[in-house]
Amino acid sequence: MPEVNSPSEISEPTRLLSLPEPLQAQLDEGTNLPSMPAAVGRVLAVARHPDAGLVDFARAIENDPALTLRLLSLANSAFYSRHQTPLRTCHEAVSRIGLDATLAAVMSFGLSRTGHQSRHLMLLWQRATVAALAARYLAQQLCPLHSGTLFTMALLQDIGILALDAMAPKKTERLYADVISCHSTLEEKERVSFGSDHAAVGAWLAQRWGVPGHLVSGIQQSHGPLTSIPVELLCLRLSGPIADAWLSPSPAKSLVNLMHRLKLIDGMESISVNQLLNDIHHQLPAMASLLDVTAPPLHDNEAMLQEAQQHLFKQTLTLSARLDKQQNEMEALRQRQDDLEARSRQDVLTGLANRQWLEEQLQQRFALCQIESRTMSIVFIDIDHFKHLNDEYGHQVGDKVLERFGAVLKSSIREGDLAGRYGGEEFLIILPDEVASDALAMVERFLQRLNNEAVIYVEGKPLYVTASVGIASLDDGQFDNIRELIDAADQCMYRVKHSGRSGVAVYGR
Ligand SMILES: Nc1nc2c(ncn2[C@@H]2O[C@H](COP(=O)(O)OP(=O)(O)OP(=O)(O)O)[C@@H](O)[C@H]2O)c(=O)[nH]1
Repeated sequence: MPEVNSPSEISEPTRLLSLPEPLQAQLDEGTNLPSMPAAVGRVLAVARHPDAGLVDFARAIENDPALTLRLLSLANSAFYSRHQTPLRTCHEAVSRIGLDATLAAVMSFGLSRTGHQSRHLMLLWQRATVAALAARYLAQQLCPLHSGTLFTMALLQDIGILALDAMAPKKTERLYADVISCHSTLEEKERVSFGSDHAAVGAWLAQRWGVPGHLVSGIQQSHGPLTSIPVELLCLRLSGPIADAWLSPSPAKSLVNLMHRLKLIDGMESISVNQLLNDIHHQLPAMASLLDVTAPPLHDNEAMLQEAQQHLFKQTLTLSARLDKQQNEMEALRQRQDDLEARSRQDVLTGLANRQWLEEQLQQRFALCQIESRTMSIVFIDIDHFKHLNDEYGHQVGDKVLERFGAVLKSSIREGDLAGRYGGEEFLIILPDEVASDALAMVERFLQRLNNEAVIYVEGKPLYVTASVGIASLDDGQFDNIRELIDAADQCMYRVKHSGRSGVAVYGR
């Protein structure tokens, strides 16, 4: 015997549902609320009974000949009958359809009699019909035991709109003007307008009608996020957006969005959109006619899917072009950032390290030497008689001399050493892991070059400069910080200045 399958994940509400005041009061007062015909009420009463069986259902339906006829039509429709022989009795019809789907059919017969006066109510019923078929298809693939229940839940998911519409027709006219394309934002608008949304109102209404608890709960949870939820709820929550895509004015485009969404959902990989659409396509006319719903449009699924694939392809192309552009922009930005950083470390005139960077690097090196018991030397260089040079040739020539001096200095050090301009005509070199004698050798080579090479030519005449140099090495003294080390090298440099310039002195010697 078919059973009313209640997915355990969609648990029943344990208490009587209530809505925020004054919405609750308004709905309580409302005489226009959609109601169920007496025969449907009787069927619901049977459904509420835990031991209700096929015979009880059939008996309740048989009391209403119109209901019986429609149920028989449904049971004999292509949707249910396939190749089976035509049925004649209500009992047989209930048996074929299953208790849950019988309940759905009976309720929707009752509800659809409340009329399709407005366009949005007609759209609403079309949405419900497509959604019910979609939920049933998804459930058949993913959780077949619950396909009947999910069909019913999907069919009834928007009944709250009927109640809100009946309660405040003027207010809802604009709100529900396009119930299909704006469905995802509908709840927020409803909460602003009524203090609650149609899922909550629908569950409240269903409970008032005496609809079985698991269906009430399904209506209550029918709208919401699609991730990290049980598969039964996923089938239900996906059914609405699928119906929206089907009924949208540009179904192919909406389908692309849907395909994107499906791809992101765990468990949906096995669902063929093509087969889903075909299933809806085949069942829709009969189901719409049985539920007394204005037939929703049918689509050429193949063409629609092809168009959707083209949209998808175009979107992917645009997306990857946008991504390329973004990557190029990021690269340019990174390059600019690197340039800016490098520039912030550089002396503008010579391109060597500036004083701040020199001191930062010296500090780091000094700390490393302390931790790892390593050594280093620094070299302090001051160009001789630079004021005189400036006075004789002018500042521009002075600048040119500084620039060229820096270039000669840079080409005189090893990789790993760091040369910088410490101030005016003063330069400093950091020589990691080198003792004073290594530094001395380097300085002597450098001073030799200054002796041999003109630093610049002024009006064709070579201009030579000399420099006074001081060297300090960590090995040669007790230095507590870099200041003391620099001062030591500076003092040596001054010793040279005082003893006639153009030469080098080493700290501690
Ligand atoms: N052209 C130019 N001159 C600079 C720059 N920075 C500092 N100076 C000049 O360098 C000169 C340094 O003069 P002093 O400190 O007296 O030293 P000096 O003339 O080299 O004499 P000694 O160091 O004793 O050999 C000053 O005249 C500064 O104006 C610069 O960026 N460009």
